[in-house]
Amino acid sequence: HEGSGSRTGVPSSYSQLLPLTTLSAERLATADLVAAAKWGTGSPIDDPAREQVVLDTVRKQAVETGADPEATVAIFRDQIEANKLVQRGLHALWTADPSKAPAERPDLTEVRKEINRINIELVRAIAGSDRARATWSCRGVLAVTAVHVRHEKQLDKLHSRALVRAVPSVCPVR
Ligand SMILES: C=C(O[C@@H]1C=C(C(=O)O)C=C[C@H]1O)C(=O)O
Repeated sequence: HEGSGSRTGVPSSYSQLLPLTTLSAERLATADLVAAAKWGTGSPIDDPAREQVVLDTVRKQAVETGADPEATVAIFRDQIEANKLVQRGLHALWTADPSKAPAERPDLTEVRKEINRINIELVRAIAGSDRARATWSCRGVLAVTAVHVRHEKQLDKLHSRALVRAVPSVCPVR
């Protein structure tokens, strides 16, 4: 793809939204590690205290980065729901077929550090997509980026469904 608008130097909506969708898929890939970290430990998939820390942190980062704080928090609520959708899907799969369950248990603290790194990148991508998100074509362009990322990352059904769940707040309802 031409990226930042070859002749005009103005970034296209596509090039503004693609990083957001790509980072959303990368954040969803961490759900596999979180699910494995919690599997067999009794730790619940839902951790409201951790979610509040994530939302408070990204709100602060949004203000620092020049992203719309309300939009940022709304987008992260979706990102969190999508992450839990993957975790629930995997736990259901592993319950039904324990031979598919992970043999290793990642350290949740380490996984959360990786999530924190992706979160700040996502806040930057939100700050950089102001114009594309305000455009009438936002939903259509966003859908095209999702198709691209699904193919590029060879996402399975569960992660493709979760990617759709991760991004609806990117385009404001009007
Ligand atoms: C990813 C986790 O699982 C859930 C999803 C979260 C997220 O997407 O940031 C946060 C807390 C949990 O409700 C986690 O516990 O870290």
